[in-house]
Amino acid sequence: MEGTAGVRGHREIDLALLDNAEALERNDPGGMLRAIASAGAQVRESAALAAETDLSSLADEGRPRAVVVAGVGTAARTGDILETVAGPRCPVPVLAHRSAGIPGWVGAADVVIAVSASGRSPEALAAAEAAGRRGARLVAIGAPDTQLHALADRFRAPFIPVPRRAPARASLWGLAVPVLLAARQLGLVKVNEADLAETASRLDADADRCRMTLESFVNPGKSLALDLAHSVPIVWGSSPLATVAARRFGDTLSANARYPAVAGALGEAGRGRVGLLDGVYGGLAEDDRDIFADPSDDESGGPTRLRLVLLRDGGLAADEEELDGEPTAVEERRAEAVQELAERRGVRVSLITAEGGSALERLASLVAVPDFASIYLGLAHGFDPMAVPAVSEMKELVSP
Ligand SMILES: O=P(O)(O)OC[C@H]1O[C@](O)(CO)[C@@H](O)[C@@H]1O
Repeated sequence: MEGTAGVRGHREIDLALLDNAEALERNDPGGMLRAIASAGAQVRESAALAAETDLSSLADEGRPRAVVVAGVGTAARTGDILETVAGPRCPVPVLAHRSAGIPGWVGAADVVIAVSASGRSPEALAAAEAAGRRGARLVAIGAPDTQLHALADRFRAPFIPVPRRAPARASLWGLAVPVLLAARQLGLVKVNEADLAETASRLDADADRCRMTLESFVNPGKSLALDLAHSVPIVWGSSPLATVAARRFGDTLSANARYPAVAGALGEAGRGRVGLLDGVYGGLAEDDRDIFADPSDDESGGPTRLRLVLLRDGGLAADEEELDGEPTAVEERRAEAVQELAERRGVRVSLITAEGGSALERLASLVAVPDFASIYLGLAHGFDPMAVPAVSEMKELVSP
């Protein structure tokens, strides 16, 4: 289809395309696959750039009353990452603020981290401006030599540069690491150099497993894309950390693959949204499924069905000592229960289990493969994963 609005793509997925590296490359002129494969390098580069930035002023006045991470889209996701990596023992509230400016209660006792990959989102700029005016401690993170950079300079606030080589959603790690390191300076997170190095290595290893030259049956990114073809994905995370990864997958499924997705916390879903499994796209759609049919037949037809993507995070032994959060055993029981419910109704499940020795590495292990899957799914439908016409049109329509 080529619509009047410049929308290109096809409803049926092109299975052959996924195993044709040249065609993949041709269909990805902006290099989204390469950009997402740089996640490990982003961690290393941003850690180095943050280390070169003088953040001492942040800690000068001691522990803040609250930390607000201000931005929109991927930039705001970094606030969710900070909140979950800081964990339930974090001594101060961490808030991801997704609209222009900052909440009315923010003042001199607080820290504002303004994040924008482009360095020019009105949301982050308004937040930096308001933080500076109200005397809050400010740190800004984003592309150098931009309006955000200038605002940080104006308020004599530290600015951590993140070179802009790709759209924000392909720069998650480059943006998240400086946020975490700013919070470390405030004594709010324990991320150390080994955690960063191991996270970067895991992202590299996952990028290698998902590389475009590797065929679908041995490529977890491509196989997850195939699992999701023509489905309505339901992405639930078993723990707070896995929920951040689930929401991130919701973001990339929308932007890269243009698939609608329901994404969130399994704990909350279990009290409401889990009812979707009984509905027209859930159990009812599966009633007439021939279990002996070739699964590849599904890729071109049949009713639209749910696909449950369950992100499971068994937690670390150290987390068990934390009495404040929900015990991992409860989260795990819930994850097993939802798999059982799906199985009883014939709803298919894709499972990803967190690995790694730190919260950050575990998060990376839940984000990397879904990131690739969202791009492969978009490519298989003939979309350029980099260019999202609706987002550009929206910007044009709202600009004064
Ligand atoms: O990080 P930035 O450049 O402020 O952009 C914020 C958001 O706006 C978008 O660019 C869409 O306009 C998203 O892709 C992005 O997450």
